[in-house]
Amino acid sequence: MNQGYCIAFEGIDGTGKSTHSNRLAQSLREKGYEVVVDHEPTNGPWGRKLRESAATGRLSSEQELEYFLNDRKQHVEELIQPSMAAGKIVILDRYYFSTMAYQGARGFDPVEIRKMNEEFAPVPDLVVIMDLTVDDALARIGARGDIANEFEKRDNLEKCREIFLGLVPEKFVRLVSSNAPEAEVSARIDTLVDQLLAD
Ligand SMILES: Nc1ncnc2c1ncn2[C@@H]1O[C@H](COP(=O)(O)OP(=O)(O)OP(=O)(O)O)[C@@H](O)[C@H]1O
Ligand SMILES: Cc1cn([C@H]2C[C@H](O)[C@@H](COP(=O)(O)O)O2)c(=O)[nH]c1=O
Repeated sequence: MNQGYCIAFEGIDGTGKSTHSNRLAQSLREKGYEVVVDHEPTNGPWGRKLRESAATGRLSSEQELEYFLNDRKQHVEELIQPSMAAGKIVILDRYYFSTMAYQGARGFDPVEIRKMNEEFAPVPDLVVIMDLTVDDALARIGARGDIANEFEKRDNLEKCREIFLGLVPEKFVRLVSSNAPEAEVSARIDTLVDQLLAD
């Protein structure tokens, strides 16, 4: 393989993005692909501040957007672009569609957010939107043993889900219901990715 790929998992909190980005990475490695899997916000300085804010109180909407963009710029420069250039498959647990959804839900125009991101961030080859109702997603967050954080308020998640679902008609976006046993959901995702890699 001489061309890298970028696959992004998106969706509201608790829908299985981390579970399925790791399962996909494992399944692709078993097939012999070189895979890098990572998440946003990252563990870098901007990402750490954003994670802190999820526990202690959200930043102002302007500052929050700025930090997510700074975090992503660093991620693109240091990991995403070099890995793709080296022919690897980059799997992202959240990417700029999360900014469209979450900062869009906070009042910014999702279309503008997308433009700002696509000035520096590669457009992914595939976006998998993991979907659950907000009630089911909150139930999974609870079952995971977490107390819902500042981003995970019901009204906010409803708005975010609506923005994510609005992306579905796009050619490179696929909606996957997470409301099925893990292995079944994984098999659906593997099929989508096999199709992408066969093209
Ligand atoms: N298909 C599934 N059926 C049942 N439980 C699942 C399924 N997929 C994931 N889970 C469970 O749901 C919980 C949430 O999954 P996960 O942490 O992967 O979601 P996430 O979308 O990454 O969440 P967040 O955005 O909050 O980090 C976990 O406890 C996970 O084990
Ligand atoms: C990338 C990105 C993330 N968020 C929000 C969405 C989540 O609630 C939190 C933390 O992410 P995690 O997947 O639960 O670890 O950050 C956001 O608002 N905007 C973004 O661009």
